[in-house]
Amino acid sequence: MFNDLSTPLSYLASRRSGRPREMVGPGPGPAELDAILALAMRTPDHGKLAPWRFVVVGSDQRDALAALLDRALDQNDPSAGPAHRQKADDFAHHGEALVVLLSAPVIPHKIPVWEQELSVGAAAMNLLHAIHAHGYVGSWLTGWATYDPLVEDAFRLAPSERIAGFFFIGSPGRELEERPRPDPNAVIRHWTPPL
Ligand SMILES: Cc1cc2nc3c(=O)[nH]c(=O)nc-3n(C[C@H](O)[C@H](O)[C@H](O)COP(=O)(O)O)c2cc1C
Repeated sequence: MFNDLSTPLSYLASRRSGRPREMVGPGPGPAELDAILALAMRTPDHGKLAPWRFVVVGSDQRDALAALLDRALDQNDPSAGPAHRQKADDFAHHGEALVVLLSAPVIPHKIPVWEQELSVGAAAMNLLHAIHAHGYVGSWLTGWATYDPLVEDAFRLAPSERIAGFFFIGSPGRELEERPRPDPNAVIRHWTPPL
């Protein structure tokens, strides 16, 4: 069983994202989404800078997002064929709710941008946890749209801001499957102090 909410440990041991293209209803309503975002903001943040922003794309705005992605392909990727365009349209319509997370570092500041970006990653993970704790599945995707100048303009990004990802939220349309996880021996080592 994935995203087993019976205890905090069982949840963490079974946490699994959903596949956006397989998401179905129900998804969170506006009040639940507010509660999810409030939890996501309880994130480690050196200097209390809140170097992240959450942009909610309303259900009634998905066609506008699709039109934006289509224009972005026209402008920046004229080689995009019908399959690529269809994929972009699907992307714009995945899930029941959509939040775009922005990295919004405070510059200049004595807290390095790297640390502020780490806080954005932490907010992203916390957002996924908050989605799952509400009984939904989330998914963190980037893809070309994340780096497209027209999309960045449309999300009103300041010059120092960047899209950290698109967070699709819904219910799993089919059973989740395990994803291979790293071998602990490959990623954990014990420090040897210098002599
Ligand atoms: C910054 C970032 C961007 C990602 N972008 C994509 C993406 O564009 N497409 C994709 O299939 N997975 C992407 N992933 C991977 C999925 O979000 C997810 O981490 C993966 O499916 C594992 O799921 P889990 O949450 O169950 O561990 C991205 C992950 C991160 C951290």
